[in-house]
Amino acid sequence: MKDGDPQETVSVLKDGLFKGKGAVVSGAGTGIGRGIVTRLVGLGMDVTGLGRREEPLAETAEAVKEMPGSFRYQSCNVRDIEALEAAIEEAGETHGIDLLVNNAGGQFFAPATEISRRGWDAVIDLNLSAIFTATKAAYPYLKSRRGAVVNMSLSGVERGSMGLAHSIAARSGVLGMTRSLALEWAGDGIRLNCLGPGTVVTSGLSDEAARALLDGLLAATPMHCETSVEEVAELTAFLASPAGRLMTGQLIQIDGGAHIGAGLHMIGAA
Ligand SMILES: CCC/C=C/C(=O)SCCNC(=O)CCNC(=O)[C@H](O)C(C)(C)COP(=O)([O-])OP(=O)([O-])OC[C@H]1O[C@@H](n2cnc3c(N)ncnc32)[C@H](O)[C@@H]1OP(=O)([O-])[O-]
Ligand SMILES: NC(=O)C1=CN([C@@H]2O[C@H](COP(=O)(O)OP(=O)(O)OC[C@H]3O[C@@H](n4cnc5c(N)ncnc54)[C@H](OP(=O)(O)O)[C@@H]3O)[C@@H](O)[C@H]2O)C=CC1
Repeated sequence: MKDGDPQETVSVLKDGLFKGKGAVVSGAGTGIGRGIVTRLVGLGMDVTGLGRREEPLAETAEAVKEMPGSFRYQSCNVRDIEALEAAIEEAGETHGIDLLVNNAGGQFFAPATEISRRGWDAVIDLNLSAIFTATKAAYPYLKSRRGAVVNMSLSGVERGSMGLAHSIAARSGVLGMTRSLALEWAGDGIRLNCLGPGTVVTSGLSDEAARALLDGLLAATPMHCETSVEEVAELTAFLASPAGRLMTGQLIQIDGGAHIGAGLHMIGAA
């Protein structure tokens, strides 16, 4: 997004859409998570943000304080099962859960031969098991509101990506879980989808060392463009809106065609 207010440029949803609705967003202090919170609160939602560090969460709170909805936050390591369950329950009791966005995640880039079992377990825990815990804990609240779940995945998750064996395995697991729960909970009116952003230049991918990597990712993207935080946020909000009523069990890739291109790889072939 180069011109004007980036959110303004991609905003298609109507003001006040989520008045009286509630959401939980993990990884809410930075990058994509902060962008999602900003859009949801802008549309009138009451949102609880989770993340380990309080400072970025407080910055998100500052950024949205004049907006129509509300934002509260809680420091929570999503890999701590009891803390995560308690945080979801507190949010559910405070404002209800019409939308759960499992966005917290991350990994390191390494060839499989350099991933130790502990490294593998850490990435699976953060990017798969924590999502199961959050989603299961949110179930009663989602059920009472006929709510939606959006799980942040990666572009190309179905084709594989060199340097990301652990993360792709976790996110493929999330896709399988998403489709299974979409079946199990369809009768409750709960919808679950995965979003696969392409390259989003957030703090995780913005330093000098990441520049060469970024150039390679953009070259491998048929539309040769980054995905903006605002585009991911608008699509997330759409999936929670009445217009997304029949959308469930899907992986929606918002990536300038990256998933049909040469592949987004974080290391070269051996
Ligand atoms: C297309 C776009 C792609 C996506 C972009 C983004 O996601 S942007 C967002 C990007 N931002 C982020 O992703 C940031 C968030 N990422 C993280 O916090 C970590 O990567 C984490 C998920 C592993 C955290 O787990 P934790 O706190 O439990 O970590 P820990 O320190 O305790 O280590 C556990 C094990 O992992 C091992 N290990 C670690 N690094 C490497 C390495 N480079 N190489 C090999 N191994 C590595 C470490 O050695 C240890 O194993 P050991 O030696 O005991 O056998
Ligand atoms: N940027 C990109 O190009 C792409 C990103 N994604 C995915 O989108 C999601 C957001 O990424 P992005 O905004 O770019 O990256 P960031 O690194 O900015 O965001 C990750 C967020 O997750 C939080 N987080 C990480 N670990 C934990 C934990 N154990 N408990 C609670 N919160 C945690 C972090 O907060 P804190 O450290 O304070 O806990 C941070 O706010 C991730 O799942 C990422 O893999 C997908 C495709 C492309």
